[in-house]
Amino acid sequence: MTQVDLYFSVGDVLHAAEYCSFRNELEALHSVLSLIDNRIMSCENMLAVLQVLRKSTLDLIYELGSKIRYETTIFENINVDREKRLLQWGQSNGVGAKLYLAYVQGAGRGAIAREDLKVGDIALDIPVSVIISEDVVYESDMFTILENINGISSDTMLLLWSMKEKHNGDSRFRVYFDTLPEAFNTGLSFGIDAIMALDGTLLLEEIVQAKEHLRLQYDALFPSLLSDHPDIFPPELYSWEQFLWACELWYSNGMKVMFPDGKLRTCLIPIAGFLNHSVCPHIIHYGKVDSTTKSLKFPLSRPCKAGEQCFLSYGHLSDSHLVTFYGFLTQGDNSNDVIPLDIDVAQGDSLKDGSLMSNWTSYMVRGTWLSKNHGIFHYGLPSPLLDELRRSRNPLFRTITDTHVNLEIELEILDDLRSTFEDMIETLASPDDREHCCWDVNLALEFKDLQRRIISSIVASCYAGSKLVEQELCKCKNLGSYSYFSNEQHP
Ligand SMILES: C[S@@+](CC[C@H](N)C(=O)[O-])C[C@H]1O[C@@H](n2cnc3c(N)ncnc32)[C@H](O)[C@@H]1O
Repeated sequence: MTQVDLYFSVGDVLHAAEYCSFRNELEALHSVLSLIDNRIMSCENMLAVLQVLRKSTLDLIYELGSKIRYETTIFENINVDREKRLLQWGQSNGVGAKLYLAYVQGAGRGAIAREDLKVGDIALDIPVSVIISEDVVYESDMFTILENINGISSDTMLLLWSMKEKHNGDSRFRVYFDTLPEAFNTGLSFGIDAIMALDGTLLLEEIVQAKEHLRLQYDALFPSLLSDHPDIFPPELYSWEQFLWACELWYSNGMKVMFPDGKLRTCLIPIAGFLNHSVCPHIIHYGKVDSTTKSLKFPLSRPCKAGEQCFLSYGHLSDSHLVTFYGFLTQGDNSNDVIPLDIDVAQGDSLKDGSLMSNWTSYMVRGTWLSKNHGIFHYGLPSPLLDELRRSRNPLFRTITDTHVNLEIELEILDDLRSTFEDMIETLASPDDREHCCWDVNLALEFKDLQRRIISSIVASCYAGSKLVEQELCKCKNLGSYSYFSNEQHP
């Protein structure tokens, strides 16, 4: 489980058995399957029991996958000659592929299963020899210059290498570079209108900061590299726009790979670079070179039918990260989409002027449709946040399960949260007419829609929660009390 999932599952013991993210569930079932497979390989007895367990685990994986069906529309009429050439080049260099490449709706190119693929089948097997890693820089003429630049990372060296190699007609990776798009269209390329459209979201700051960071990196290298070594760094290949193109290439296509020497390197992986991301992926375990075959394998963790698009998980990434560095929003519920909420929990100790000491603490909130528990005292909202708000009003409060709950306080908390989030919604207005907007403004507005959907769900849950508490309060008032033990009243 990720930190985010742990945070949101705190206090939701009753519903802990239900999974909160598809990927986590698949990962858990996959770990069970690996354990069983290891036992089957190592022990001779109990084989029949282990086989039954294995079958049950596979059934659960199939059942999980069968709940998900994202239809991929494949555009058969778009020319994929360059992609086919890359696949042929790969195969002649030892790549094993059970996938073919095609244009798919909404995501450029994607990888499609050639045949029905089962759990454990290797969709792609990529020899290290075709992987682009820092080694290519060491072999190049720019290395002797770059190695003398104080503090330069191998990732930055690779950026500079790829800017030049893209134009090298004799490159060993020519067919790969030929398949790369002229523009990546990530958040890093947002124009001013799209940035303005993000007003009211934290993504605006995220993109501006990321771009400023890259600009500083660029300015630290250029123009000095160009004037000192114009033969190695031809100025026409090293403009800011080309630098940004290379950054987008590496952010959106780079994968971290663990090599047999134990070193983690950022790599470009021809052919595997066509796998699109999903929150319900088929492939979750990849990224470690098999030291026996000297290749990187992409095994399936759930089945993929012939003709279906085969998805990878790029990681536990939020949609704001995906927009900034990849240029798209996920389909389906992304449990990594959280709204940070910093609250000032004033301490009991007061300062000299008599004011209370402030103590800002960060909490998170996400779409309440992801929560299974909308009952009283939970409301679909995260328990760590609710408990902190309860403690700030009643220092004796410990947890909801063993504490005397004050219903008036519950109402206050829900009211405060609702008004905080209602204020946020007001800053998220966006135009209805988007027909003539550019790709970047459209993406910015879609992101804003997502934020509004999350915040609206929180506001709705606060309203619904208040209703529940008011009903309870009415009952208690009739009994002559404003509070009660939550665990006694709600077994
Ligand atoms: C590693 S590449 C995958 C191949 C890519 N579709 C192409 O045509 O080259 C990553 C890029 O693919 C696109 N992409 C990946 N997953 C996507 C998804 N689920 N929906 C839309 N676009 C996606 C984004 O443009 C992203 O920057």
